[in-house]
Amino acid sequence: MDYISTRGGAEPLDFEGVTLAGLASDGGLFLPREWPQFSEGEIAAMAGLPYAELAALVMQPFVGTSLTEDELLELCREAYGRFAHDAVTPLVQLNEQHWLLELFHGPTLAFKDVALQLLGLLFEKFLARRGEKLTIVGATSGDTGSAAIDAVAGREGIDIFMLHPSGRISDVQRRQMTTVRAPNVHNIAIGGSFDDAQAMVKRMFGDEELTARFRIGAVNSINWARLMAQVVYYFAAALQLGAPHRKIAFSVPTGNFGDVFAGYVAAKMGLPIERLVVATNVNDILHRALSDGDYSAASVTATTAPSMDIQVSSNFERLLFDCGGRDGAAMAEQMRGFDTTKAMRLTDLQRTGAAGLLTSARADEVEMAQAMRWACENTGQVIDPHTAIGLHAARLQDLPRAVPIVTLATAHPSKFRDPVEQATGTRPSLPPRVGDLFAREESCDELPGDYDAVKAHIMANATRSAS
Ligand SMILES: Cc1ncc(COP(=O)(O)O)c(C=O)c1O
Ligand SMILES: N[C@@H](CCOP(=O)(O)O)C(=O)O
Repeated sequence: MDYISTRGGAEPLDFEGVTLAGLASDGGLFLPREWPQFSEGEIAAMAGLPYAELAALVMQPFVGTSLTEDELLELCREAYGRFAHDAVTPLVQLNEQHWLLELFHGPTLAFKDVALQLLGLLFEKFLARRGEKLTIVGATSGDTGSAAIDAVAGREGIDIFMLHPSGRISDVQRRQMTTVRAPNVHNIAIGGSFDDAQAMVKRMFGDEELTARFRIGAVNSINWARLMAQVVYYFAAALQLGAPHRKIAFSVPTGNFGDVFAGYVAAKMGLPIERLVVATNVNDILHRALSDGDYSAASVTATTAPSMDIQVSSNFERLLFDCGGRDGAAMAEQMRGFDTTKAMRLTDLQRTGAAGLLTSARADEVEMAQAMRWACENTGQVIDPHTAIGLHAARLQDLPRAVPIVTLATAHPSKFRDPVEQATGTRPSLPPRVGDLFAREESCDELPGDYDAVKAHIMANATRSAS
């Protein structure tokens, strides 16, 4: 299996290469040259497998020869052995047609753990094989940061610099990052939004001074390995609900478009998905793009679902490339235009390609709170604000009765205790696995939202990963 860039200007790489590279050298995102396919019989044979075995089977075609089957299975067993639920990503039934897929049973209480627990192990394996070190730069609106830090804290030869927008994440999210005491963990709160942090991180991959001195790596969903690991839970959920003999719909709370793109990949591999609902908060660039073809970024509005306060959505480029005929030169041109004006129109091909599988909906703050209340009063489930956006969108769908819809529950409600309590009257408690989070001391550098200041800080502090 080799991987090509959405912008057509980077050397193709194998799985090990893309995992360590993160972003392609031409600024594009890596995708497999072609989608591996499973037959109906092969999918049927996956039913009932333990999660780690299913994960190894689904991911093997993407991994190719970078790992043997045994190596991959061993890494999956280690990664998913750290989850607090035997099913890893259990399904919970809300009513006859509607299910929640709980993705928050990992160490840091959000869906990011599913991929990042594995990615930490992949980094370790590939770096040891090559005798190399890695300087990870990441941007977070709260959940990727804590999951990535948990996955790499204390690992040899790795530094992690995690940028978050100062004051714009929940106290639990912040503490999950800033209370980790490991010499290779560097938290940076920047002035600005998540979009500003993400733009800085992407710029670092093309910064010759940085890349000459460090191997820069990614933990955000620009890294293909993140998405690959997220494909697995679509298979896990669909198999439990009757796939491949029945079609399943999914509603996905969306920000950077990684999670829902993983669902798109599952469909490309042969999983019978009826529909993927892209659910946004008021930062609705993706809803506007999919419903009207208008991909134009406004400034980010702070909401009570802060992890989805994103306007420039990295992985949308992967969808546009795949649906738009996989033309790297045209994609590069389209993205150059967007970088200059912060606006673009989708082509007819991109719109019709996306519409075959994807639909979208948006929830404002009131609708989000209503969805939390509805879940609590009608199903007994206390859900987090991000999940509530997915649930709101799912309830708007008019699906045939035989098609179940699964809303992805992307975070544990205790990460967002204040809005959950306001909406439901219930203040969720933190699960014991996060320990004494509020008793621990925090460590974080505050920097202005200025590229040169952040870069200088990284150059001065990346002591463990300097070559
Ligand atoms: C809790 C939560 N839900 C949903 C999302 C949206 O996921 P994605 O960025 O993959 O679209 C995020 C982060 O982005 C998140 O942290
Ligand atoms: N919501 C995310 C934003 C970053 O998304 P990623 O999936 O690209 O890492 C977060 O919690 O940090």
